Amino acid sequence: MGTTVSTLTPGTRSRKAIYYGTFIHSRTITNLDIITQGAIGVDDSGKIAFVERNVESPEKLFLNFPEWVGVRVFQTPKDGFFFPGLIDTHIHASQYPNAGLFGSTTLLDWLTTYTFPTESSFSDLTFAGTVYNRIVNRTLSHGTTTASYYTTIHVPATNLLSEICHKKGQRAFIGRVCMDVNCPDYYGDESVSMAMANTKDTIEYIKSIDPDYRVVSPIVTPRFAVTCSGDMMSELGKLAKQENIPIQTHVSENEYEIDFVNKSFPKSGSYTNVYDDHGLLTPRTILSHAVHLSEEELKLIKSRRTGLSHCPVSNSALGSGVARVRDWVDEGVNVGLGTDVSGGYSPSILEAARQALLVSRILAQREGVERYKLSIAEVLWFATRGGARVVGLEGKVGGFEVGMEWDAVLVGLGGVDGAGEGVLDSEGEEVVVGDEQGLTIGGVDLFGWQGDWEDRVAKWVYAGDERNNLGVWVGGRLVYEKERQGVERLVRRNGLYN
Ligand SMILES: Nc1nc2[nH]cnc2c(=O)[nH]1
Ligand SMILES: [Zn+2]
Repeated sequence: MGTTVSTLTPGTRSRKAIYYGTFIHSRTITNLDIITQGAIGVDDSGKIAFVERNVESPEKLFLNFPEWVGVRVFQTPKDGFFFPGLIDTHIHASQYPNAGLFGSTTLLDWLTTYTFPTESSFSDLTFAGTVYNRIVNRTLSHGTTTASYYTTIHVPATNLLSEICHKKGQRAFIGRVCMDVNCPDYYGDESVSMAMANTKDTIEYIKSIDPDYRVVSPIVTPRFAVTCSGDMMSELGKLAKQENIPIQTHVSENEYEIDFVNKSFPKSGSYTNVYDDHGLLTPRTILSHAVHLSEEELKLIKSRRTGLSHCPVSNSALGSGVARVRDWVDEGVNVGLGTDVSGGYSPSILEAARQALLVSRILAQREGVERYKLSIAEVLWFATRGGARVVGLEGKVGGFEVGMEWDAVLVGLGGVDGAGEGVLDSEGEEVVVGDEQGLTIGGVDLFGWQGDWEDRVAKWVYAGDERNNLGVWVGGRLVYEKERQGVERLVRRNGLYN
């Protein structure tokens, strides 16, 4: 194993660096903190050592931090900003080949038509290596610095994804999917004991490559109550407790699914109670979708301090419905965003944030309830700090504070491709429009027409994509660059401090 892992250019350099310029992150769920002329020092271990405001220039900073003289300085382009790395609280790495394929199906026939056949092909390790390398590269390019992945039932392929995330430096929770009843004959766990043994193998493998779970961690993954026996769910709950590791599963996504679960577990009384009855509803559990929760279920989730993963792209694509996220927030439940590839067609958390806004507006209109509308600040909170809470990394990632890891995206809001270029002057002659930073050639294009940062952030959320991402860091390690050496060029052009 290991031959299929391609390494990125960066990675081995010291993580110690100074980041200078504009920083935007969530201060509270309704408030973005916009720091212009900021400076953040990151130490050798990749953690934030200081956050300074109103720093006129890196030279001025060095007056107060003389021991940092000589450290590399990454400076934002004039229309760029650093944003905390995005957190995908729910994604099926194994479903990447199916992104965009759902036809007119809904959840249950989508699973049997598209999903189970694709997942079953991960018995082929070469195929698994190709898909898993691509999904990790792709999500990194979209700025996903932490992902909670579902794989398949296969141990070697699951271990390979762990290895790929570890080598490429993406923070990841890796869950071997457990499913032992109501499965197709060609794909599923043969017995509870096999499911447990195989799951334990993947946990041991992750321990062998990352004993402290610094980058990759196992996550116990009963697929959903439709394909899990009560015995298996109970055993998995015990295992999560014993190993002190998190749990992820799906809940209340689709009305037929809910009906099936209620008939299979009549004594539990609700879908959420099924998980509670089997020891799976914990503060370290991520429940995805939750589109049709009752008030009682929401209260139970709150009382167990379980997190919810909102997957609006998937919920629209599979026709599952519109989740009542405002009610979750008002109840005080932690909320993150999930792409749910390939129920969701896009591997981008920015797209999930955008669709969270849009479906909330549809819900508000449909129900005549203004407060259902989410704000840009709220969805960006879900994508960062909220997601961090849901995956159990609160205080470690999701914002820019001393002691937190430098997980960040450098977003550029210049022209992102050739489409904004080819500017003609009044005589019809082509003129060159570039900016002095060299990285965001093309001038204002979509993004620059309004002046303040609030407007620019709005434009980024509604019209941005991975082409805006110039560089991505995890724990101070550069894990993605838009152009090879592009970010290094940014250092040389601006920092005379190497
Ligand atoms: N969206 C989604 N829901 C599920 N419920 C059970 N399995 C799945 C899955 O793979 N995707
Ligand atoms: Zn899912």
